[in-house]
Amino acid sequence: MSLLEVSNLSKSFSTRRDLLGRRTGWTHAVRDVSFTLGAGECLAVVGESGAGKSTVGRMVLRLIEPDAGTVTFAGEDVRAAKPARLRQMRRGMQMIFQDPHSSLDPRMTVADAVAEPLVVHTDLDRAARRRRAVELLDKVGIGARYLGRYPAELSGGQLQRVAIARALTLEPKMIVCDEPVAALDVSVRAQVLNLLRDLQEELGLAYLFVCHDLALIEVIADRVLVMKAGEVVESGTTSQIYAAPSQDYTRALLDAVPVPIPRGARQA
Ligand SMILES: Nc1ncnc2c1ncn2[C@@H]1O[C@H](COP(=O)(O)OP(=O)(O)OP(=O)(O)O)[C@@H](O)[C@H]1O
Repeated sequence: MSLLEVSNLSKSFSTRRDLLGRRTGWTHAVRDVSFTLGAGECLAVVGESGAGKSTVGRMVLRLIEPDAGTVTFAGEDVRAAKPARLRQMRRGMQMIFQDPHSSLDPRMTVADAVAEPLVVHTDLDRAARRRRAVELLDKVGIGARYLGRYPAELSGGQLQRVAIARALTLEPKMIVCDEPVAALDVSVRAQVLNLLRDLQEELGLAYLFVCHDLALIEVIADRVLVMKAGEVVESGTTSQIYAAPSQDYTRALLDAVPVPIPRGARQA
């Protein structure tokens, strides 16, 4: 049994309403998507903008309610879970969003943001919560001098590290990473990606890694799911997909990966 099993997941959004407010237009954002994710594994979900990648990631955690399909996490039916049980299950499955500026509360210090999940989910006292926050911030490379700072005082890369520390607070088995480096300066993307990879190895985390940039996938993903217009059009190991993509669509995505220009070479 895999850690995460997703079967025939579908979701439509209403896009238009008539003058009486009745829904008249629909987007099939996700159609019949199935996959598995093993413990400690990284599965990348790739595809062009609007392919349905983020909707899949959010449905796995039930941040968006699916219209149809099943999601099983650690053997338990996520869609059937009542609110209290779902909150408990979310200890094991966390999410990192694209923009850390909007995922962290601007009024909360870095230390409090990381410790907050412990307030909700454990009976640790304030001192123990603080110790855990310090330990986690150290793990993601944020030094003690940032503990009392507010999000507005940190760079995008530092903030994403804080968001990662917060996601780790409750010792999850899986993290849905939704374009975790896309909003960051190019110069810090590799550092944050390396951090995610190191944490994965050290903690045995599974990642569902939503990403539009195939250049990033090669360094972190074990397997790849290629989505187009809400459907899975191809899947395989990362090396298979890179070496011999079976779909023109995947080939086009790969062809769009920028090839680094060697230092000193002149651009045409
Ligand atoms: N809340 C919503 N209401 C209406 N339509 C939505 C909503 N969320 C997503 N969609 C639509 O569903 C489709 C899939 O969106 P989704 O964000 O999952 O794609 P994506 O592959 O993650 O793309 P991107 O990388 O641009 O975020 C798109 O057509 C999008 O416009």
